[in-house]
Amino acid sequence: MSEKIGNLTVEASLYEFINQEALVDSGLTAEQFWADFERLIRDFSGRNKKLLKKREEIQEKIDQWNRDNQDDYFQEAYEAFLKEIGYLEKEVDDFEITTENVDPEITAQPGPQLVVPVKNGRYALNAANARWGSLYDALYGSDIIPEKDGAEQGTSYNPVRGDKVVAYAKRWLDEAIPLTEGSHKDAKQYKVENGILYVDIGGKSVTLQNAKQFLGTQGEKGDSPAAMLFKNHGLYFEIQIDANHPIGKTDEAHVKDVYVESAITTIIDCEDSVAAVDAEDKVDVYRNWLGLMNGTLTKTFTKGNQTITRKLHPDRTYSSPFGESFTLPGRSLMFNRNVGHLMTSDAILDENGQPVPEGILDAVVTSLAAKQDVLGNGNFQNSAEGSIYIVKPKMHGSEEVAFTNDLFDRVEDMLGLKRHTIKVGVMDEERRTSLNLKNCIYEARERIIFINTGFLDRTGDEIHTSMELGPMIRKNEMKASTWLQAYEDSNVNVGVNSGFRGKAQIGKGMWAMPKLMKDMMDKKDGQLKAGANTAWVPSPTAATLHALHYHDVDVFKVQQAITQGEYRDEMLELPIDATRQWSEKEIQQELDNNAQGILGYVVRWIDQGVGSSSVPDIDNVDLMEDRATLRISSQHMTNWLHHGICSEEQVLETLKRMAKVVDEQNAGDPNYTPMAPDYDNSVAFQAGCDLVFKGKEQPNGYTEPILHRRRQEAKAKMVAR
Ligand SMILES: CC(=O)SCCNC(=O)CCNC(=O)[C@H](O)C(C)(C)COP(=O)(O)OP(=O)(O)OC[C@H]1O[C@@H](n2cnc3c(N)ncnc32)[C@H](O)[C@@H]1OP(=O)(O)O
Ligand SMILES: O=CC(=O)O
Ligand SMILES: [Mg+2]
Repeated sequence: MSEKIGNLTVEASLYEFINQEALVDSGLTAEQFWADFERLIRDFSGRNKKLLKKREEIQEKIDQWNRDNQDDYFQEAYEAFLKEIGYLEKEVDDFEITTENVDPEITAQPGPQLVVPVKNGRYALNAANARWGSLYDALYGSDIIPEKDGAEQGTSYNPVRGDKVVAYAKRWLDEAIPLTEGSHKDAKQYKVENGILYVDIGGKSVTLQNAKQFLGTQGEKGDSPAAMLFKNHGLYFEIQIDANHPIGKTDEAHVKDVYVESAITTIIDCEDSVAAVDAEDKVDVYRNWLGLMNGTLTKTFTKGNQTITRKLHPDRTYSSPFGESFTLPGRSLMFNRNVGHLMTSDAILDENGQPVPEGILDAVVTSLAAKQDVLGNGNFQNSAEGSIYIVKPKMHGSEEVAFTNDLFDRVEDMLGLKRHTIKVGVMDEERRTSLNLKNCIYEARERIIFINTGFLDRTGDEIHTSMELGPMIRKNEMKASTWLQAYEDSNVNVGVNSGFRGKAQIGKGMWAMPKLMKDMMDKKDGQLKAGANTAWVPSPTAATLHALHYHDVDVFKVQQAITQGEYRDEMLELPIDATRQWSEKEIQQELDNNAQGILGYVVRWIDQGVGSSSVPDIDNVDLMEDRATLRISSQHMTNWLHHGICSEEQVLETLKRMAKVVDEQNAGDPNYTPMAPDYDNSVAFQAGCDLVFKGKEQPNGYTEPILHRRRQEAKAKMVAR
């Protein structure tokens, strides 16, 4: 059902949502809103289309040049060609960003950035509340404490494991808030006298080496505060005391937990972790986002034998050492990741009956919802600075960033928002953006609040861009390749030299192995040592653990030491190995791994509308899969097929065999429909095949067009049944 509004045709569900929910108390009338929206669509759709056409033309030229130069490739000639076709832009003069009204979570608090699919309201609420997390729980429930020697997790509380958790946390306290003498592990009592924190370590009363790190308490003062608040490297944490708590009871100082600021910012994702293919889905997405912005979102669910109603946490209240009351945010600062410029949505048809660019729809509706926060209409405040944070993914080059900037200007005018209320986070995840990053930042210099190396999409684009030139190295070798390291370094370098330090985030990519937390603790601090002041994590537990890295590394100091660098030549080194002879076994392993990842992800996307999944790889390691990882796996298979490393029959046989493996992995899911043996009738299996066999034709190797088409087909089939 749709409504004719002016010259637009709007799906009724979206029309009703906007009029009856999003516009309420927004200061805008429905009449004006729809009339302005129609004009905006008219003014911006054509430019959006032209930018997509330019992507296509550029890729065609690169494909042709690569075919012509396959046997005689020289980087100098390649670079000259890229300049000639405008792929490499003429660099702008030095400048610094001037973004204003940015919250301290971005400017002053280096810390983890959590990402969550907006369509999953239960997870989204959890993410917003993941500003604070229990260190004891995160350690107990992860693989950081090895499950051996009696320290297994088991089904009920294991005190052997518990002791190891407590020991770990207290070692950490010794690093973050060292005592003048002794260790937190020897603490018998924490007490506050005359505004000073004293720790009794067994007959001796000691204090903090840096007394200023102690900021206040919760509960009663004196000998029995319920919590003590500390700060290190801009991040807060509490030592919580409770003599009646099962853990506190067993601790000499009655410490029940160490509660740490964790997900400082969170990306509420409308893009790659979400399956939203029609008006119904888009309304689900927008309704959850509105509920986060006005504070009304709640979700009730059963977990174990408990019924839980989840809602947003309030702020946290403390008394300073001198008795003044103050609060700290209880929720993560939320950004919204809109979709990119590629797709269209038939939730609205324009005056010519054409679906409108989905990125334009997202920009308008997510900003309208966030205006509730700007107006202070909600139960809580997201941005204390009155800003709206939108992350824009998958832009190619500075012209596309300029388009986003102009679009946001126009959305501000339409919604009655002050200029540059809408901030932008630019995903540096397409090759044309990485290579022209300085120009991209320049185009958004008055509203930019982050650049982030989305290395997963970036890897997919690397493969697709050079598809014609030769066979790519194996997927797992990509991370060590020259281009990738240069891209990561260049991103930090350009960010620092454009004045990001203390003003905006230089972010790094996702830890995509949600169960391997020990490994994350060993490695993910590398992103901070390389100059990032935030980096992505897939879950609240990962946020709490990764937060410890920021206590360890003084990121602003690292950024201060960064000078000018030149990375273009290395970034242009291609991950192709035309001379490499992979063994039959290696080839099959690579295909198996990619096919398993593709089908394991796609089957839930197509059949159940789940946009982000944990899927085991062939070594049985759970991997976070989303559309970006799908882009890599499918483009890699396409590339090897295209260069004859494997045959079509081998790929099909692999996909069929892996479909059975994925079916078995999902055997416990009552909502699951197996792909085997009726492969022809499985829309999900056909989608997997399309992604590989039609991978060369997909715009920039994106998976969205096939996923959307096939999901719509699967939905129609379900309705027909
Ligand atoms: C390339 C890119 O664009 S990366 C960015 C896009 N990717 C993402 O956003 C991935 C985000 N992460 C996720 O979606 C999930 O963590 C997955 C799919 C990887 C794993 O999900 P699951 O298998 O359901 O996780 P698991 O069973 O271990 O844990 C579920 C619990 O953790 C919570 N959880 C897991 N991930 C998140 C998250 N990102 N945010 C908030 N809570 C989360 C759930 O709320 C749930 O707790 P609850 O029962 O109290 O509600
Ligand atoms: O969006 C993130 C990525 O890695 O791609
Ligand atoms: Mg991405």
